[in-house]
Amino acid sequence: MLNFRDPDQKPLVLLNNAGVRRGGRWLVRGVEFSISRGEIVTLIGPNGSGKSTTAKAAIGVLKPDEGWVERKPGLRVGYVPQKLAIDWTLPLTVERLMTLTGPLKGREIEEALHSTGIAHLARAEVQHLSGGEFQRALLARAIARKPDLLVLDEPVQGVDFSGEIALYDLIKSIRNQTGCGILLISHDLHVVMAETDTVICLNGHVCCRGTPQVVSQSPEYLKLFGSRAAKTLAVYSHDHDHTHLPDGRVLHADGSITEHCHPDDGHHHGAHAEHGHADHDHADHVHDPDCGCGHQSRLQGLGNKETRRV
Ligand SMILES: Nc1ncnc2c1ncn2[C@@H]1O[C@H](COP(=O)(O)OP(=O)(O)OP(=O)(O)O)[C@@H](O)[C@H]1O
Repeated sequence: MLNFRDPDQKPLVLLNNAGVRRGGRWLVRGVEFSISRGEIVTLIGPNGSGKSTTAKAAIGVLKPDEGWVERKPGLRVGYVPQKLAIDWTLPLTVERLMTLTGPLKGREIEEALHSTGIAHLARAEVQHLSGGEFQRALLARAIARKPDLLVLDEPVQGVDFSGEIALYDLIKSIRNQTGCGILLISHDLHVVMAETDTVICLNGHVCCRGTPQVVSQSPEYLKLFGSRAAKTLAVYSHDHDHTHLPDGRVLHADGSITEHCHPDDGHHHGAHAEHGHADHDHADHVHDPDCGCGHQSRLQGLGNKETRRV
């Protein structure tokens, strides 16, 4: 990974024994982690396990009722919430969405839309966007103010599998280009970004933590999610031999653009076979090293030696 880290620099945010209590019960308790510049931390856990609550405590939207949270002075946060309170009956363009929560210069809007691949949608109505385009618009809004820390609460919700891959790629390239820290929230336990430095598994408290590999083998993770979850945990490992452009065409490493992928392109579909996704052209075969479709090597299953159906 690129080295954005200066060992002498303090983390962007540090949670120390943080707990949030509402309605007479602890929503989360004893949470400890930090996020430094250039670092990607992923919170996983079942519904209601306190992921959003933890993220809100990290950025100061919620004040912890015990422990403390320290943020770098002047920290700029870009936040993509899980839900947006938008009145979908009112017309709202992507451009306008960008400035709903504060003013931005035209150039800043253009840059953000360009870097998220949706410059051509600036005047499109938000309600007509696809799931992937909408998530890109939210990302554009979050990065437009050049945050030090990007907090993305379920950034791939409502997005199909190839859209997920493209979004994870985009998130990675934002980190690489800006060096911001990223806090990702996911309830999809089976797939985490390969670039995740630390996975924190929550269930009202920190069950286990570490690299994706370490978490997938941890007894606490197995107890919480069962051994099947460990068998299906996979990491996106996307080598950039091609990029899916927003208009559906494919940009190859040699600069050529085609309507479709080449047979030996590195694809990244696979983990979702376990989830019943069927949006992949090659869902009719099981990969092996000789099948020649070039897909298998891109997903690294953790702790699972089985051949994966994709
Ligand atoms: N303001 C609040 N008052 C009382 N309970 C709350 C409040 N906010 C959240 N909760 C509860 O706290 C628990 C944790 O919620 P949180 O949204 O952090 O979970 P999550 O892990 O992000 O869940 P999901 O994956 O479903 O988004 C849930 O049981 C939720 O109902």
